[in-house]
Amino acid sequence: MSLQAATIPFSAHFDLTNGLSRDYASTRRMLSKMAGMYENDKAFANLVAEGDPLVYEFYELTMPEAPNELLFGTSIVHPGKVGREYYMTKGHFHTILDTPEVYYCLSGEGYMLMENPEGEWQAERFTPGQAVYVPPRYAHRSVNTGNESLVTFFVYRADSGHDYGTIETKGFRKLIVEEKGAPVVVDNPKWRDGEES
Ligand SMILES: O=P(O)(O)OC[C@H]1O[C@](O)(CO)[C@@H](O)[C@@H]1O
Ligand SMILES: [Fe+2]
Repeated sequence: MSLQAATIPFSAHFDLTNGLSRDYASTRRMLSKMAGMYENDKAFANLVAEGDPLVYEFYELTMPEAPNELLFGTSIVHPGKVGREYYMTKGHFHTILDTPEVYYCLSGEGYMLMENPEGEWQAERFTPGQAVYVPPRYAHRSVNTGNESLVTFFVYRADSGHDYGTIETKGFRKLIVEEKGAPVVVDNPKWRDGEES
């Protein structure tokens, strides 16, 4: 990709507690946009029928999708569960797989769940003040295990792109669910290797 003309300097506001910006409108993902991603399809269908809750929202700045630019913003995962599984983002690989991302937790608590195509995975804890590095090649999904919104600030190379298809087809290898009042990482019964049709 060729380099594009440089952007001009600018600044943007993001609230330290709720993550919202007075400068931009957020992109909102309702639960119905995550069909098949949660373990419990019945609990999912009931919640969608009862009002289709807002699960998460984030800011997508309009930047040149060029390797010499950075994209940044906040991601806000609201508190809640589908069955025993905590609210989470869809998660994605980057289209340019070899690109990393940094997240910094501003408020709330939860985990960044990560896995690479080789099958290595890791869940890193989010608490306010904690930064998480998502290495190149790792799909990443934010999971809110607390009672307040999980607010993170993220930065990644602007041409990285979002590959949602792989996660929509295969799922993540692991889930984070509540057991005896605490979050635990368990195998995802819906995960499939994707080799078969
Ligand atoms: O892309 P997902 O998995 O729906 O999650 C959205 C979050 O991921 C990002 O794409 C950053 O990786 C943000 O735009 C947003 O916070
Ligand atoms: Fe990303």
